[in-house]
Order: sequence, then structure tokens, then C-alpha cells
Amino acid sequence: MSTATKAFEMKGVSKTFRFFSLNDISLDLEPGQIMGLVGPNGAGKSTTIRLLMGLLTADAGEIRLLGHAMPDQSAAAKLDVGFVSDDMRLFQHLTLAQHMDFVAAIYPGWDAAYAATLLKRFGLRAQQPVKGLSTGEQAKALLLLALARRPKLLVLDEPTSGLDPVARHELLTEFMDVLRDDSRSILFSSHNTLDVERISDRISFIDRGRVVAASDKEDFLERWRRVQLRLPADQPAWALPEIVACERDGGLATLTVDGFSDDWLARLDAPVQQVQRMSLEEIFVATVMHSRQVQEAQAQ
Ligand SMILES: Nc1ncnc2c1ncn2[C@@H]1O[C@H](COP(=O)(O)OP(=O)(O)OP(=O)(O)O)[C@@H](O)[C@H]1O
Repeated sequence: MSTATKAFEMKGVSKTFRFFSLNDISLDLEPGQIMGLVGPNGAGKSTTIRLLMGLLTADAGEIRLLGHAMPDQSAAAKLDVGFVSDDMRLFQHLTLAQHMDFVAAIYPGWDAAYAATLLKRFGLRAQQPVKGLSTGEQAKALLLLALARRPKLLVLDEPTSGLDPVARHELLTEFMDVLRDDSRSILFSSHNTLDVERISDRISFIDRGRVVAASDKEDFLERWRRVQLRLPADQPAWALPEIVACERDGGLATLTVDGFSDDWLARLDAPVQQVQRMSLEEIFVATVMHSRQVQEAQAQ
């Protein structure tokens, strides 16, 4: 196990609003890794990130950002954390160059050469007042300001929303570049499972205020399969914990399996038609649907 300070840690964190509660969130990230936080609308992704950044105070639990207790030590933590969320705004009457000067004056890690490279790569004009930039350009400008600080941890709430596919591609490439220095880490939330699948080392699924699954990306992709096999219509389906869904069509059954292995499949002792890997999007949907079914069954 690594002894290095974790990029962040949340233990048993809860927060209740009038119509929503975030329950018992426990997540952590090793330095040098990217975590994708994935969840449906209103799942609690932004609330989790706001708690982590000390913008909200938890009702219960412990939060550490680069080893600093939050929110008490947030000033120390934030020196080394770059944060961008989609409700952030730039000063509309200033140019991007003025923003860059401003950020460079505050943060000692500012890397002017890297900022110049990002300006070119993102196709931004430093001398143009921000109010003349498109929405996507403003999002890229915010990301440039965060990236060029070379923070130890980047926390990005929906960083790719509003960006065109080319800009998204450039940004994801930039994220991978950040991790060339293996003490740096990224936490980002997204609905876009393709982006998450492409760059994350760790993935956490969140739904209705709870973490419903969290593991290494490879582990998710290895464990889940769609298995199609022949099963006579009059024979009951298997009641096994690994089978999270079973669709039947005449003599065919399609199983969605979490915990697949060749040995497991052999135990079913049925003629197999097809075994397919699942995309992260399919795994995400199956995880959320299954967790909701379990919760609803428990509530009855
Ligand atoms: N300050 C607040 N006061 C009351 N309710 C809040 C507050 N902040 C968030 N919520 C509620 O918490 C729930 C989760 O919101 P949150 O923004 O964390 O979700 P999300 O997963 O980021 O969603 P989306 O993908 O749609 O952005 C929502 O129902 C929202 O109304």
C-alpha cells in the first residue's frame, strides 16, 4: 500500500439538504491517478466536489485534501489544488492575458511557458476581452488558468461539457500529460462515460446521494459481461448474486453479470451462445438500475 499522502480522502461524509441528502460518502485517490466521478443528473456529484473543496460543510465525516483537513485547512490545501466548475465565471471586461497575470501573481507554481503552449493548443486569443469569447472558449480559458498553475490536484466539475469533440480530445490529452509527473492527480465529474473510460484509472459511480460502486477501471471492465445462453423457457433462471439482470426471449436468456469468470460460467452448465464485454456506459447503467432495485426491495 502507498504511504504517500493521498490526493484526497472522504470518510463517511454526509450532507442533508431539504430535498436531498448525500449519505456516507467514502472515496480516496492515490497520487498520480485520475478518478472519474460518474452519476445521473442530481446524483450528488457537484455536492461531493463542493464538500471536498470546502465550499460546503459536511454534517458528518472526515475530508482531507492533499492531507489537509477540510474545511479548516482549506487555505493551505487550495494553494496546490486547481478547481474548475461550470458555474465559475471569468471577469468579463478583462482579457485572458490579464487573468493569466493575476493568477501568476498569486500562485508560485504558475508555468508561463506551459500557459503559452495551452493558449495555442486551445486556439485562444490572450488579448481578447473575455466577454467576446464563446461559452466553450471561456470554459477552455478557465481550464488553462487551472492547468498552468501545475497544481498537485486538479478538481474539475464537468470539465468537458460545452466543448466540441476536438476541444474535448485536446483537453483529455492534456489531462494525461498532467499525470506524467506521478505526484499529480485529477478528480473529475462527468456524464460522458466515453471520456471517463478513456482517461480514468479509478471510477466511482454515484446515484441518489450514495456511492453505488467504486473501483479501478480495469476491474470494472474485467468483472462485467453480457452472457447469452440457451435456457428452456420452462426452466427457472439462476438465482445467483453475480446476475444483476436477466432478460429472456423464448429459449434464450441474456444475463448481465457482475463478477464474471470462466469458472463461474462453467458452473452454469448451459450452452453458451455469446459472451460480450460491456462498455463503461453499459456498466454504469446496469449498476445504477441494479442499485435502485435493491434499494426499492429493501424499502418494501
Ligand atoms: N445548496 C443547496 N441547497 C439545497 N439543495 C441543494 C443544494 N445544492 C444541491 N442541492 C440538491 O442536491 C441534489 C444533488 O445536486 P448536485 O448538483 O450535487 O447533483 P449532480 O450530480 O452534480 O447533478 P448534475 O449532473 O445534474 O449537475 C439536487 O437535487 C440539488 O437540488
